Amino acid sequence: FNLRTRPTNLPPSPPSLPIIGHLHYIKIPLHRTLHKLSAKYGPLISLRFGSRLVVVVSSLPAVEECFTKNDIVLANRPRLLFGKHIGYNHTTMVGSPYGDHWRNLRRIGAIEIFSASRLNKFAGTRKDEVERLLKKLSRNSMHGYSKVEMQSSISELTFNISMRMAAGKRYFGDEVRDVEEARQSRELIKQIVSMGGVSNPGDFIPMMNWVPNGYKRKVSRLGKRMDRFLQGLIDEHRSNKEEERNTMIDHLLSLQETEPEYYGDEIIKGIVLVLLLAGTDTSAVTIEWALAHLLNNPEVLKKAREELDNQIGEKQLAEELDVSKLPYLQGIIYETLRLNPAAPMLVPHLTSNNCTISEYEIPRDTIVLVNAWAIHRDPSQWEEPTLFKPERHQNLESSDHHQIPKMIPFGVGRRACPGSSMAQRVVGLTLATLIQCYEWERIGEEKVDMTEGRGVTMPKVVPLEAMCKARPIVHNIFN
Ligand code: HEM
Repeated sequence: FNLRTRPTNLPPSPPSLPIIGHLHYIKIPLHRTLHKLSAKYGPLISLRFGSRLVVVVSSLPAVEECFTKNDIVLANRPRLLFGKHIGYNHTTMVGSPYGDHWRNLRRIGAIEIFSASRLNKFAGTRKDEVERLLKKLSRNSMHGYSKVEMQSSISELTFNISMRMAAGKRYFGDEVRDVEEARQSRELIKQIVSMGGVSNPGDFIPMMNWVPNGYKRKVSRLGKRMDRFLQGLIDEHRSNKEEERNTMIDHLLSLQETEPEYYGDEIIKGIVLVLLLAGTDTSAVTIEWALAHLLNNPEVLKKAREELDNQIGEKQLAEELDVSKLPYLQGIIYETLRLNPAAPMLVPHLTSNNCTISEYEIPRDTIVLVNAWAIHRDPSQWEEPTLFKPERHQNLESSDHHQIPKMIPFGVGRRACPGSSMAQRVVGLTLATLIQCYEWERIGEEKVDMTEGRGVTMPKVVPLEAMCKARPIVHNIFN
């Protein structure tokens, strides 16, 4: 970090140590640690993670400046070792630098993956997976309350949905075609997810990458294994054309035949990778947190159930598109994303040029972290910010910051999440049917523990357990 080129007007900064800079402040969960620092030093702070300059943004007006006038400058991503080894040398949609390649991926994504018509093609798959979960819950709860562990059931649901959309395979539950393949792939992806985030000191202190270290070896080995797994899926589909299948891999392979320059194997592998890594845990933790809030707020659960009974009735299951008729349920989802955003610090951005934010000078190549978690709990924006109140989204007044919404769980600007509508379909359908089909209660008198654990998607530290009892609709539909 060259002091001579350091701008004089950087955002305020806490005292730092030689070489490591502010890395010693970094404790898990990161969003809470950085929130504490921002409370002391201001809504824009500058830190040094080893040799890297990092700016943390923790107020809505500053976020507005970032993603309106500075949106292009901030549309880059830092090159972390994870993206090199797992993310095909920074060429996937999440990790790619801003430029033609990224624009091309977003274009492909908007048309071929995330458009309403492509998502509709898989509505049956998502419905089938949700119904399997509902049936599984009914095993012991048809005639009385039984205890269920929801964390693993929900993450299996979202993983099966992504795998079936991508490759037509289930890796959890019944009808797993190759049990050993499923076991190995689940284990591989679990290990990869645990390596994400800003957990590698070598990303910030380059000399740590010069010596052999555990992270580098592990991430490189996992990257190779993941590539073999993804290539295996593609080859299987390529050699099995006659089998009638409607999966993303088949669709992308058919586009490869007509436009091979855009749809190389590596692009297809990158798309499947992103679907599995960015699209499963995020939705799963959102559903789990939402259910936890409902258990702690039975009056909210009651209102949601009344809304479902009035709008959908007790004879048919809610469908994905019904969620638009359920404003209170939508309020529950927004409120969960406000208090427990699955990407609490968004995804790190990188400045590709010098810029100014709140009159501070931000040099080129600065990593910018946005603390969405802190912004969603800012008392100047939200009344009683820590309370779970879905009503607040019913007549949400427009914020003073007209160019961006008051809540940013999916980010804003060019790099905002392209999978938000898929996420909203999965989360909406799952929650609607869980509420429609079951009575839910806490295991005991004590409130559900809402502490956050380790991991980039802000999981619950204690896996959610609950008591559930089938409502009459379950007898009508599944008997
Ligand atoms: C509740 C669920 C989800 C949440 C809260 C969420 C949140 C986010 C956030 C905050 C970002 C970064 C925005 C930024 O850089 O400022 C992001 C990026 C991204 N998300 Fe999501 N996401 C969710 C679900 C999904 C799903 C289901 C998919 C795909 C199937 C997906 C795919 C992506 C991709 C590809 C990017 C990178 C975009 C880019 O860099 O251009 N996400 N998401």
